[in-house]
Amino acid sequence: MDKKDIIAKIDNLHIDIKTQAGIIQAVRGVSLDFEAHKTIGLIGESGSGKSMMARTLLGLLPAGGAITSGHIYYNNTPIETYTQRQWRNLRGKEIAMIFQDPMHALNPLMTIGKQLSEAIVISQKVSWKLAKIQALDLLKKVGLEATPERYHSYPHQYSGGMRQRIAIAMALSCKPKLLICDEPTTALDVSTQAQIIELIIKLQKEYGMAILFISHDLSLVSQMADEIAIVYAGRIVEHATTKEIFLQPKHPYTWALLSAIVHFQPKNEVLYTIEGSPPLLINPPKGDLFSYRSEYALDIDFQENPPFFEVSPTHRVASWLQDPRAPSVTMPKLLQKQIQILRSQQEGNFHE
Ligand SMILES: Nc1ncnc2c1ncn2[C@@H]1O[C@H](COP(=O)(O)OP(=O)(O)OP(=O)(O)O)[C@@H](O)[C@H]1O
Repeated sequence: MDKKDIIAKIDNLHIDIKTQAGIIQAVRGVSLDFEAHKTIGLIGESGSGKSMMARTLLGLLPAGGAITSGHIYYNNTPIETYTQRQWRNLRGKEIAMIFQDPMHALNPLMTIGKQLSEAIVISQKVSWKLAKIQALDLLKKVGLEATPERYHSYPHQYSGGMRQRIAIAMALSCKPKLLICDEPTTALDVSTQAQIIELIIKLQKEYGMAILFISHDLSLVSQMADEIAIVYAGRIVEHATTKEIFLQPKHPYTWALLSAIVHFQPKNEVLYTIEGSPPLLINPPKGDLFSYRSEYALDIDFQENPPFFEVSPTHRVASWLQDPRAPSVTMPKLLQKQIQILRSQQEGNFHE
């Protein structure tokens, strides 16, 4: 892919978590580049390792969790070469995260103005007076009134959507180069969800940060991601532009995820759901782990990990179906039909 301003990079990252039940191989060889002004949507079922990938970018692995191989780079420098102080500085100034629950980032006992100003004083080393002006400006930027009442109110005085706006303002207070969004709209109703997505798109235009947007909702992510990485059992199985994922999906797991999108399904039919559940990642077997749930599995899928096949310069897929020796297999008929419709309606309309 033709990348320009790379803010951060994950290279062949493996994360293990030691638990009483055994070692969970939560992330198993993931590589991603985060570029200024670009959004990567990270999609996968619960337990697929999305949060671990996000948290490790901030050095927030849970107890027992560790990077066992691979690297994370910021500004072309691997994090293991940063001193404690440099790493702290980087985390405080260049990377920010918003969570599903905005209270994660907010102090319930402090007024929102004070906590915003405090975050600005700490990250930018400016006076309180200047920080207050910037805090009011940030409130305006996230769509809240910049009034003394707002400034002096507490988080509990706001609705969930408003609190998420405040959490976004907190995240932006350090002017991050990389913003990690871990399902920030999952707890919100559909129209508030749409407003928050619009806000994030607007702020990215202004601030130019790279965004990693985690979700299990492919449809939602397509509204704002330039690229989508589909994760299954700790691995990326397909990674492409949003348009390629929707119009030329190649991995059977991507087919299943697309088939499960509600508005892709014909009316009056039983909604498609993916049968079975993801595997336990303690001593996982070799191969393409989605094969155990896939009607498209080949024998080799149970024996060997598929390598990445390059479908286009911006599209890679880890599936033996792409091997020249593989039998010709096509996606489900219903999905083909849906994609045809999408093509006629949407061609050129994807966020790119
Ligand atoms: N604190 C923890 N201790 C032990 N294992 C954990 C911990 N957090 C997550 N795991 C395990 O790590 C693996 C990856 O979990 P992770 O939370 O990254 O998945 P996820 O894709 O973000 O799921 P979700 O969508 O539910 O947030 C799972 O097998 C999970 O059980």
